[in-house]
Amino acid sequence: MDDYKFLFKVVLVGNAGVGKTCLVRRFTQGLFPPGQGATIGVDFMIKTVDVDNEKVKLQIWDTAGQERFRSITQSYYRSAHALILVYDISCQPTFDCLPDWLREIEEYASSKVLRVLVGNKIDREDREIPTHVGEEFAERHNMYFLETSAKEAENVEKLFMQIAEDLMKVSRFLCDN
Ligand SMILES: Nc1nc2c(ncn2[C@@H]2O[C@H](COP(=O)(O)OP(=O)(O)OP(=O)(O)O)[C@@H](O)[C@H]2O)c(=O)[nH]1
Repeated sequence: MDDYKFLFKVVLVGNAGVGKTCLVRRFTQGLFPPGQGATIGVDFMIKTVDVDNEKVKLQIWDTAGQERFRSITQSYYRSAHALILVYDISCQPTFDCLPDWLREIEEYASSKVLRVLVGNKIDREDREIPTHVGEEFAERHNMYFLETSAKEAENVEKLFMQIAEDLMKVSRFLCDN
């Protein structure tokens, strides 16, 4: 029997190559896959975590960043409880596309969705987007912000656990009111 108290759907979006699949695999399998290929359409993984002694099941949907899959990936936004919008801190174009991603989110996702901005690949030395620039963008758009490295496992656990905790708080609030 599936033993969990809460089930939340978390969807990752963002340009191709920013590290969405690597973030998911780091969190769900504890590894950094060598030679990770591009995602085709949508992939999904599950991990159950403990928050305040309750089991929270996270259904994590990893979408393809490539433009040609956009119509498939959009259909996954609607049921998301949380959306993680990822860019690569060493690749300016992935940051410049964020407004386009936000427009998609506004069009296809629920207005209540928890939105998180993630700057990935902080292990790289060729950073192009300073932390404060990411932070300011997130603040302006009412999003949580975190910088991560899927490669070095930095802030990856924290990212998903924070989401699980926040979604649980919101559901408890809705149940109690
Ligand atoms: N240095 C570094 N490289 C990373 C990190 N995360 C991912 N990569 C590399 O970035 C490339 C793309 O990673 P993916 O996880 O496939 O990216 P994606 O966003 O899922 O790409 P699509 O599936 O095409 O949308 C791979 O070569 C990874 O090894 C990281 O934290 N640090």
